[in-house]
Amino acid sequence: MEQNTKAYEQVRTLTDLLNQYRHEYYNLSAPSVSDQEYDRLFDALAALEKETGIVMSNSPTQTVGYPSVSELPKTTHAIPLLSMDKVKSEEEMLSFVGDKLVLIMLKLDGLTLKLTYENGSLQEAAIRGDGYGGDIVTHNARAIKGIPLQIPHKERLVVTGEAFIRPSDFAALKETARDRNGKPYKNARNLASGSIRLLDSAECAKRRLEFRAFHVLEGFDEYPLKSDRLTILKPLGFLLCSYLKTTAPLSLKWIKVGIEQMQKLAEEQDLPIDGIVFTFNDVAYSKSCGQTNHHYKDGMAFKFEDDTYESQLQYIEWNTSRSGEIAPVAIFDTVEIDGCEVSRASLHNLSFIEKLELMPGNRIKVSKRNMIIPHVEENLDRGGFDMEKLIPHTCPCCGELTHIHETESVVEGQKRITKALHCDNPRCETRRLRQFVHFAGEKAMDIEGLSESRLEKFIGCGFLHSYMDIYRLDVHRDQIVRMEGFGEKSWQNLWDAIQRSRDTTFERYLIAMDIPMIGNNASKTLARQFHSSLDEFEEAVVSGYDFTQLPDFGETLHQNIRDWFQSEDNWFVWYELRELVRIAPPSADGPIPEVGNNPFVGKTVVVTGKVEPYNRGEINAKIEALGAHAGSSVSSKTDYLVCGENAGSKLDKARQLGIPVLSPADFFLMAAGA
Ligand SMILES: NC(=O)c1ccc[n+]([C@@H]2O[C@H](COP(=O)([O-])OP(=O)(O)OC[C@H]3O[C@@H](n4cnc5c(N)ncnc54)[C@H](O)[C@@H]3O)[C@@H](O)[C@H]2O)c1
Ligand SMILES: [Zn+2]
Repeated sequence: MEQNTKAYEQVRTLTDLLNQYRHEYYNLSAPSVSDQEYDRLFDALAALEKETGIVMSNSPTQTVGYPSVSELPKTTHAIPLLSMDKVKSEEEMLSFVGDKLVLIMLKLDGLTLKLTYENGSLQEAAIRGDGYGGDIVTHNARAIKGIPLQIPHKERLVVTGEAFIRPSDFAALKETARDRNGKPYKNARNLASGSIRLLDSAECAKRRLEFRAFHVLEGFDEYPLKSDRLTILKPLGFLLCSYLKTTAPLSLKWIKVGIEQMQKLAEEQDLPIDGIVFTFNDVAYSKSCGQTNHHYKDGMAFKFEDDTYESQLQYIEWNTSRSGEIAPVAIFDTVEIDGCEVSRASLHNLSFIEKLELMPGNRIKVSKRNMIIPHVEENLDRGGFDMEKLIPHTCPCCGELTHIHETESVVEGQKRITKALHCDNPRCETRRLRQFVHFAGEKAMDIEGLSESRLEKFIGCGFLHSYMDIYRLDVHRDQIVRMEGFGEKSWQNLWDAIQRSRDTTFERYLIAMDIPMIGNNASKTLARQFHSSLDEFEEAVVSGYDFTQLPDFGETLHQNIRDWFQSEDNWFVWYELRELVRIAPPSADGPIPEVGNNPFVGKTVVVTGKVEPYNRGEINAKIEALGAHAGSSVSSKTDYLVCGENAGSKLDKARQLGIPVLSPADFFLMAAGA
């Protein structure tokens, strides 16, 4: 009995929650959770209903959409407009399709509209609503592209299709359009659904809605195939939802190909989709399939696999970096993603954590972005966030008080403040150790054998206070030789390596100075501009040179250089160290641009991921050899992104900015002038 009450409670709670989400989604066009999260809860409820046998009458598994609460007049749907069942794998789709002939259609991500024509003119445009009735929006029909008001066909005709907003239009509209809570719309579907209900059709026209027909609900009974009924709509003035028509039974391979092709088409044609629909082409057979309260059984939606995994946040690890920023890392229950065990993910900064309202114990959704970097996508237990309780108030390393730093940046024309936790103590041991590790590292002074553990020991013994002390380590020779793990020979090797590092390059010297964001590429650009001369570079800094004129240098990089040289300590190191090193003259035999017939001349090309068989340095050298500039980060100045295996966040950025993305194969073909 008690068991039953509990099950009943569970079913009811989940039903109520999903109904609240449906109201937000269908009526307010302002959902508070993602579609994936909604689908996950929906599946959980369906499973629970099956297991317990308890189904509420208002369950989302039994009803469609949500009853409308708008002021618009309502209509009823004589033939119910139901939802669609969904699968997430091609195998499941194959078992649904069997040996039947189907239409493979875009699943446009907008909302269903039903258009009724009598005597050749549009009588009514209505929204699906709860499947049995919905809002009448005929007043907005002329504001929607693709809806003919008059058609050369006198008999009654009822057409269903999707009203939607294109991704590119959404990108432009989201800047100004606001939902009823005054917030920007989260996606194109919500904007479409909010816009179509507007009372003022002039306002609606500004929202660039478009209609594409996917089904003839009444009329053209003489045609036995859905595809024929659709084709006949074209000369009547309708735009059609794109589809492929199969002529033979599908194999698993062709199901995959079909899905891929349709996905590609949607991308190329700038159409918003949230899946691909497979529907039996034969109308009589479709009717014989029957229906549930929720969907007709003649069609099935393939929804793109949601590759996030649920886990639970155990705690946040805080790591002091050499810049003093204390970087948060999520430690969560291990999940297996693509055969790898994952239990930690960077949380980037305090703003990221704040946005997710993350607290230890919360259930979270984790993904591997671009298949490689673990990422916390979603917090399933929001509501208990408390920044004060969450962050360490003292540096985990030196114990000094921590501070929250706020930096301002401009993203897509909007000011954004990012909060990060910092240890401001310049003597913080971890910060110092990380700085020394960077200084001795391969890309900087490249001192072989000066490992992190050795540096830790030397700092601990008080041998190293500044970088210059490395070049005076022989003062402590006797002590070092007697240290555990050392001897005459290993000391000598280390000392030789230290001496060798004094012959260095402009680029290495600059990287060693650790000016934020000055790495391989930026230092190369500076070397080229200032002829590998520290004097020339220094002169530029002093005389207020504008670094943003250099390729791939933005305002931040410019400011970083300026800020770095503001510090007296930094100037001191800059001068002192110069006395100890010899900078190689600029190499005259740099790569000779194979300029000629390739489209990259004078362009900025950025690489992300691995481009076999080259490492990053080699592929950048290739780019430079083409007469192009090898950029390190994607910005509006980037002309191409070459995307190798295991691409990183640069790919997202490039897509956001609409920068052409090339596969390594494309890149080499174009470079060859093909
Ligand atoms: N985030 C939230 O809070 C929230 C709440 C409710 C629903 N949702 C989302 O909405 C989904 C349920 O919505 P639904 O019931 O409208 O189902 P659906 O969107 O999953 O599928 C049915 C709809 O697909 C559309 N469609 C597009 N192209 C089509 C084509 N070629 N043929 C047939 N239909 C086509 C039609 O409008 C049809 O009504 C959920 O799975 C979830 O993703 C989200
Ligand atoms: Zn510290």
